[in-house]
Amino acid sequence: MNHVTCALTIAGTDPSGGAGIQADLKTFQELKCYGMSVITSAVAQNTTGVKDIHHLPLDFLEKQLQSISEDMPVHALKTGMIAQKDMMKVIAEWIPEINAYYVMDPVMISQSGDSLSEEESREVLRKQLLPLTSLVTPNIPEAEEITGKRIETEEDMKEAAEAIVKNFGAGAALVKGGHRAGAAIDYLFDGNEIHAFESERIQTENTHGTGCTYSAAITAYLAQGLSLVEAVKQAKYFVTEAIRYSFDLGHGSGPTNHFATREEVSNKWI
Ligand SMILES: Nc1ncnc2c1ncn2[C@@H]1O[C@H](COP(=O)(O)OP(=O)(O)OP(=O)(O)O)[C@@H](O)[C@H]1O
Ligand SMILES: Cc1ncc(COP(=O)(O)O)c(N)n1
Repeated sequence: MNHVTCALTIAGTDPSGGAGIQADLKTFQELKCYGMSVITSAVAQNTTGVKDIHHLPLDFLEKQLQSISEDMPVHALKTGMIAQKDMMKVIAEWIPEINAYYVMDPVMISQSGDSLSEEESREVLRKQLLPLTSLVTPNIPEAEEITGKRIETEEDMKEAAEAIVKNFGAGAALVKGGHRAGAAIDYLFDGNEIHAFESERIQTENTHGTGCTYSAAITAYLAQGLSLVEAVKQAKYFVTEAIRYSFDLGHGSGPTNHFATREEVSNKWI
């Protein structure tokens, strides 16, 4: 019997294909996982911003989740945009049903500055979802929102990663430095120690969906059995190349290139 590695994303949509479910499925496919998706909200958005959001009804969210658990194996899953607290509660009740790694990208505000989660959902995220995670991947504003503390220095990033694990029960925390100046450094606290993952900062506006792509790549690598540190290391390489060879598409912040680590493709595009 051939073994297929299965990864699931629970997130919102991006019709322009750069972020959300679409970015996650492209990443899973590129990293040779069988990709599955459960949609929380349909988002009318593109590279310039969010136009409208349609939240799917709760009972329909439950039916999608049930469709997966009654029929399909899941080796690892990620969540992205979960806008409402009741959606979080449904997902938090479902996750323990399946025995899989869980990577949470705590999406709050899009790069274009539009809100993708309701204020009142934050408490449920902290109390019910975080303790279920194998890993949570906040950017700096999201880590500030979770911990309630300002992050200015690299020391602050490390402290936030540690606090998210020790005070909020996450399995591990990766605080991403995409929003800072200088080298793009992310800090992982795995419950024991801090690990740094660094790349040069690439001069581009085309970073729509970088967080989605990064967390989906970590999920795919965990599903394939890599250790947490190795999964983050490989995913950091994947997202860095996806930014380096990003597409100049649309009138705003263009999408990352999910083919970029294929040698023949990156050579062709640049
Ligand atoms: N210009 C850049 N050059 C190199 N790496 C970058 C750049 N911008 C972001 N990164 C890296 O991309 C990954 C995603 O980080 P970021 O902090 O941008 O996440 P995010 O804000 O959640 O993403 P999103 O844009 O999807 O909201 C991190 O590894 C970060 O260091
Ligand atoms: C459905 C969905 N999920 C996540 C993001 C965050 O991505 P970005 O911050 O790059 O806009 C997004 N724009 N849309």
